[in-house]
Amino acid sequence: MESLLFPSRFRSYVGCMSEKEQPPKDPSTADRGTDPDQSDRNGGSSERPPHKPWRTEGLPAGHGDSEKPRRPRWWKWAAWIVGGYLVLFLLTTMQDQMAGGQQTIAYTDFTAQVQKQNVAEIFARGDTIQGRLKAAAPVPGKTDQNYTKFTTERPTFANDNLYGDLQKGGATVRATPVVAQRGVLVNLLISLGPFLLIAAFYWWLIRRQRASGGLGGLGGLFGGSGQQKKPVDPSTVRVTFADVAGIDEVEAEIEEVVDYLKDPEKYRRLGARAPKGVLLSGAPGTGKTLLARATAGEAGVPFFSASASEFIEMIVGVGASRVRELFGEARKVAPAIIFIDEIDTIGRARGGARSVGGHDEGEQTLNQILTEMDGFSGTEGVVTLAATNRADVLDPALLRPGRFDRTITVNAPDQPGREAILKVHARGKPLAPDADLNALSKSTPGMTGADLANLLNEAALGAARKGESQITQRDLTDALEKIQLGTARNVVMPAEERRRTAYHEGGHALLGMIQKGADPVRKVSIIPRGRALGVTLSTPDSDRYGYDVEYLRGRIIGALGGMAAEQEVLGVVTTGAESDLETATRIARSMVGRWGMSDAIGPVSILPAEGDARSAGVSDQLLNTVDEEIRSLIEQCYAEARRLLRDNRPKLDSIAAQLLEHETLDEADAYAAAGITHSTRPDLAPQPAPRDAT
Ligand SMILES: Nc1ncnc2c1ncn2[C@@H]1O[C@H](COP(=O)(O)OP(=O)(O)OP(=O)(O)O)[C@@H](O)[C@H]1O
Ligand SMILES: [Zn+2]
Repeated sequence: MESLLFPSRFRSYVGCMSEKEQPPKDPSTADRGTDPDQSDRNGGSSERPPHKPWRTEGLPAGHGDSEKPRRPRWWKWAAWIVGGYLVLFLLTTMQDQMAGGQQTIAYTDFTAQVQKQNVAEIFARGDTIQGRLKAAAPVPGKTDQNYTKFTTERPTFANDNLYGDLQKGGATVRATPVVAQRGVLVNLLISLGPFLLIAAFYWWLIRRQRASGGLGGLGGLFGGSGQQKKPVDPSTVRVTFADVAGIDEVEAEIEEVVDYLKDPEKYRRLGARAPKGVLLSGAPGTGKTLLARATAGEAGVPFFSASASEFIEMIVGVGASRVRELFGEARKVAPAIIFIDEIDTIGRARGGARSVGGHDEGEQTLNQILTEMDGFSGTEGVVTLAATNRADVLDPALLRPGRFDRTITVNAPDQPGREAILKVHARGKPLAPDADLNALSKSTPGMTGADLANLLNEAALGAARKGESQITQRDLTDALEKIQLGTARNVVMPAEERRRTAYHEGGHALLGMIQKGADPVRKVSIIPRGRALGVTLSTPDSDRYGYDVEYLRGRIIGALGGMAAEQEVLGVVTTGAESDLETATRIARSMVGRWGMSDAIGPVSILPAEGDARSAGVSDQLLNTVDEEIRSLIEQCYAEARRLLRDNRPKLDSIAAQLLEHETLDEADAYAAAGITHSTRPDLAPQPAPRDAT
């Protein structure tokens, strides 16, 4: 009963109370930016010319882009153009300045100089007169400054005999500028500048278009082109099955592909139809990308990877042309692997809800992929791997024989698998002797490979911050807490608020402890984290694969425990129960509408995993019954939660008191506070005791 509503996320229950309640960051969606493998994961180590949405690695030396002459990056051109324009601008202003230095004077000052016969030459146009003196004269009003060049305006009513006076003084009189203005060439350049800019831009666009064999240039322009990376030595980026742990059964399935790629000739001789496409399906972070790279690494063939969404651009047709190109390149170096991530973004069944990116463009891109795959004779040695975490929404056309006819499901690892993955990622990290990866693997049910990689990295970061030389068990548990509960926030809560939070979390915790079969409470805290005011963490002892009615009801009761405790103790309900109610409702909905756990509805699936039940043909009447059933189930659970808390009020008070004193209680402290004998897990307990949850 691997449910979609609670995929692996069902692993842990975090009850909490918050202003605008939000569950702490899910580990699997937690920031993976710190993962040292990340750069590697997204092809950071591989070559990526600007117009190509895919990455390649493991290409034979001298192949492909590395041998093409490097094209200067677009910004180089932009820099040249802008720089050139700047120089021109500077030159002309300098010239203007040299031509300048003219003193503006009054007309009477000018006529005084004319009378003194001190004017050497003038240039007049209209009433504006510019000119030069024979000998420098003091600037009127400023005796310490002199001028020779001047400009002035002649009043229209001036009835003097200016021309005669000037001639008397021997001045040259012109009607053209005294000083040469900007050169013709410069003027020309300035007026042409904007056109030159535009022309250069077009030229650059056309070059890019030609280079990418289509509209790719334009697409790249809007899509923001990637940086050109240096081609890397394939041997340094190689990932092999040794780097993939905990999913051995999947490795075995993909072994066949590796064998084929190693020696396609063997298959060709026997006339066998080679595998063309393999679909890897699984939750985010389960290692699909890693597996695809490892397959290429094991077979020693070039690896092309792209994300389906990267094919989609604003311009229709770009996606298809890029797909053509990608397959073309791969064929050139076959045997090779093409890996397309997030295939569901373009491969959704027609008619279903489609993501942004547009119908036409997605469809065209998908069709092109299918055409390329069909086009292979099957002996060309190019195997396409695709990854998705929504195999259920894929277009069946994709899964037809000759296309992605093999689906490999990659699940979150089980406990031994988690231990193996932890070991892989602990390579190169000095672990203290007390660091126990086995114990850690047991307290991380549901975590994916990416979560575990992140966990170890967090622990290493924590150790480094503390200046330790080794990663201790403490670092590991701290990192786990940080990932599971969120980072503590440094705020001072009012006393009343703290008390309410203590009862709220105490309610979650107590109900988790006293209900038979419930997941043990691992941690209770009233330290605000993220937007939550407190958290209660419960995780199962071992991996769970299916859930019975009793367990699910218990989860609803536990989720409502915070609200019930507030109501019992303080007589009011606050907004802090929002996400608790969401959790409870979600479980109840699935129980009634999808898992056939309601007598009134019976064993039928009514609520689709995605989309509207009504459009799936469910009658309004039946939906009403479902709603009633959900409501009654939740009401029963809430009543039960209140009853349990009322009956165990001293235990609740004691947990709340301990929380107020210590703020965070771990598993042993929490059970001790409630006075409940509880065996901690044998792997963590110093003195093993029989497991007893009540
Ligand atoms: N089985 C595993 N063994 C070792 N490391 C793993 C494993 N699974 C995941 N990881 C780690 O998690 C990282 C992310 O995994 P990967 O990108 O392959 O997941 P994915 O399933 O492709 O996720 P998504 O669906 O988000 O693309 C890997 O780079 C690796 O460090
Ligand atoms: Zn809560």
